[in-house]
Amino acid sequence: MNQQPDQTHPDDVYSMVIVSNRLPVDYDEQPDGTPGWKTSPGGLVTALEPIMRAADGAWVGWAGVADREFAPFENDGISIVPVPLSEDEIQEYYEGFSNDTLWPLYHDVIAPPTYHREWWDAYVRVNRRFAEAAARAADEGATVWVQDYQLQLVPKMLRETRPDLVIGFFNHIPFPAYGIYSQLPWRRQVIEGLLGADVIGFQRQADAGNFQRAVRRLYGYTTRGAVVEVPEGDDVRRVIARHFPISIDAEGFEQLARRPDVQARAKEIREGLGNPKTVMLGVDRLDYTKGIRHRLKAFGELLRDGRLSVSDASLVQVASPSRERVETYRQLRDEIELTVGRLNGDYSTISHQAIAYLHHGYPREEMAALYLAADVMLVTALRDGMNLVAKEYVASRFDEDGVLVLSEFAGAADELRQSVLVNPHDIEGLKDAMVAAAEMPRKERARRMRALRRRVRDYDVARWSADFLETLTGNATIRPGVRDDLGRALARLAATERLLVALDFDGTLAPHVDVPDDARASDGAKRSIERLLEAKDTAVAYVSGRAIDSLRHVSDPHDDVLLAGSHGVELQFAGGEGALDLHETEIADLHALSKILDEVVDSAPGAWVERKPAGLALHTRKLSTSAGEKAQRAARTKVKQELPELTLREGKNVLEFAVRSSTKGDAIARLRQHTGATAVLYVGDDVTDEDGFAALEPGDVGVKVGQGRTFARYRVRGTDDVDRLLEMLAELRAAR
Ligand SMILES: O=P(O)(O)OC[C@H]1O[C@H](O[C@H]2O[C@H](CO)[C@@H](O)[C@H](O)[C@H]2O)[C@H](O)[C@@H](O)[C@@H]1O
Ligand SMILES: O=c1ccn([C@@H]2O[C@H](COP(=O)(O)OP(=O)(O)O)[C@@H](O)[C@H]2O)c(=O)[nH]1
Repeated sequence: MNQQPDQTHPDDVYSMVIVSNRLPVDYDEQPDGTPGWKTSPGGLVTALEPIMRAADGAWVGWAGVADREFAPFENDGISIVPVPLSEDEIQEYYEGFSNDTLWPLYHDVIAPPTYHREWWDAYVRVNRRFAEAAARAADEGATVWVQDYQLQLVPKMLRETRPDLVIGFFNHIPFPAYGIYSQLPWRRQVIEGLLGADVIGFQRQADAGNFQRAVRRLYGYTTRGAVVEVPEGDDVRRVIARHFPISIDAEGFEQLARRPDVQARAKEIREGLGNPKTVMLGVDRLDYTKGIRHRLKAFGELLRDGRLSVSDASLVQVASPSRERVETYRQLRDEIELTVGRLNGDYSTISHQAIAYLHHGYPREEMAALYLAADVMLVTALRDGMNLVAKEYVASRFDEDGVLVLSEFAGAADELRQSVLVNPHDIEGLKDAMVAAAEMPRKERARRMRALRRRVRDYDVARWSADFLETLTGNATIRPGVRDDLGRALARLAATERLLVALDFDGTLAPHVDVPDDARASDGAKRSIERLLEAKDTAVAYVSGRAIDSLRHVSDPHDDVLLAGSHGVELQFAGGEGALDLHETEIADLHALSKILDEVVDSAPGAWVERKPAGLALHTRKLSTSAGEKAQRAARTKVKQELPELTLREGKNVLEFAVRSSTKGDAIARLRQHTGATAVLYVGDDVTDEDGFAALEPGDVGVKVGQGRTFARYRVRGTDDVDRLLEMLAELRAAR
């Protein structure tokens, strides 16, 4: 406990601000009135703490007590900016709307949500206070990362007052299917609040899908892959909504578990339990989403049926106190404590207790010791955003022992596939899984644990935040070369049955040049592409915004390369010319468009028009920023007035109007279908390549070349690195 926090200046501003309902520390006054701070409960704080300690940012949040104002201060290397809440606000915004309306609703109505208009009013009011506090703490152009369901309105509020900010949002709990979400009387306002962010992160792919469906149903906005197109005046703002599964400081947990004192404590715990053959463990906040009742029921029946006996098996259940003034939580506590009392009364002996029930919150050291002491970890949540306990158990087991029984309804189940997966509603299935886990042979335990540990180590919390923030800001420094994680992704791709390698041309295979006709791919890249084409079941495609003739001219493609020009309007699959028959109305529109753009170019020296089979592109690369913007504005307005049906696409210093529309995403879909690819690599550098990344599916790999916002999973710095990447893939594919 930190007793005397160092004060910081209230006017300090930061380039990175985290906003969450809870601060990493709660105010904790001693009975004698001594002020102090203690670690806050829950996985959100566990995950964000190591990131904030490494970053020079501020953490804006509530200090966990009513009616107290605290000046900003420094705690354990983190700048803390407390936001006050009154007693009424805690009841209406936190216990009410957050934890008695949104929490049950978003967890698939396991408990009935309560809807009160006064709670909603308090939610709006408190969200505004958080938004104001974040705006005060944020420097010009800063990144503000808003956390969780308690603060869904903050992104929009921030965008309205501080359009200079880059705004991210991460939802730590599930996002429900529309049939459930639509119950919420304020369903439109919440979606609108979230869409104020640039990137909205979810735990699971299914959560992001549910959110996108809600956006389409309630607002009718277009979504392409991970991108939601939000209309703003004449423009469209692209919001990325995608999954970023949260994780833990895996290395830190392993180090903790390796400490001799922690191992000694683990031994002591087992001894204290009478050294049973099998120690089973559950660690949860006392919450109805965690499936504690189902776990106790299964354990009790196993004892009743004699499939387990108290001398052989003990269950340790940590149920840390949570939201104790909310009625559903009070009832749950009563029920659980009644059940534990009954089971212990029925089955415990003088020397062996059936269930060791602990209604406390423990520090990390004790958690690690408990994990080491447990042969079987029981995570039986009925719904859970992620469940970090499951990942912590795996990270602690450096001895490659222990079995994780994991509910398929916890977010962690998407990643931890080698656990024993269970449906906790199926009590018979759960009982069988618990017995199988207790009896699993050592070899099988080690095999599963090794695979689980690889996943948790590879995708730790640093990687989670880096992925999110790189997507959000695109500012992360990109190291030259091909990073290890991308190397591993290429190895996975190379092992697929039918591979499609789809590549953008300008800025990806060929460096950008002033004269478009001069763009050329390097000899190295061409050699790798030839090697790829020689490999069995491997197709290569160039996917470009250029007209297909121009693409053919600059890329001088091998006969077997598939071509997609004009963003996929023109396709050439089997050698020869790509043909495109325009309808009469399309030809007429093209003439009218040509007239408008020629006029714009006449009054903007340095601009030029590129002619494409189904459209025209206005290039302004050689103009100053303001002259370029002016020319683009003029073109946009005139075309909108006279040819409102045309599609518009924006690239770097280029505005492209088309009479027939296609995106690089459509091109990828056609190419995938044509080649029957079982996995796709797509590499691109421009904003139009985002449509290509959006069309990727699980198992595919997207690589963004250079800086800029993206929802490609990987990045490389420039075309040299693309050459290296292709060389590696060609080698791997040939060796297959
Ligand atoms: O702040 P409380 O009301 O005391 O609740 C504690 C936290 O519980 C929730 O945690 C979630 O975040 C975890 C990390 O992403 C995730 O693993 C878990 O599945 C979620 O339930 C809640 O979302 C947080 O806001 C709370 O602080
Ligand atoms: O006595 C306890 C119980 C839990 N935890 C921590 O609380 C977090 C729980 O996160 P999880 O994602 O599993 O669930 P949440 O409580 O956030 O819903 C984990 O980091 C646990 O190690 C803890 O430190 N002490």
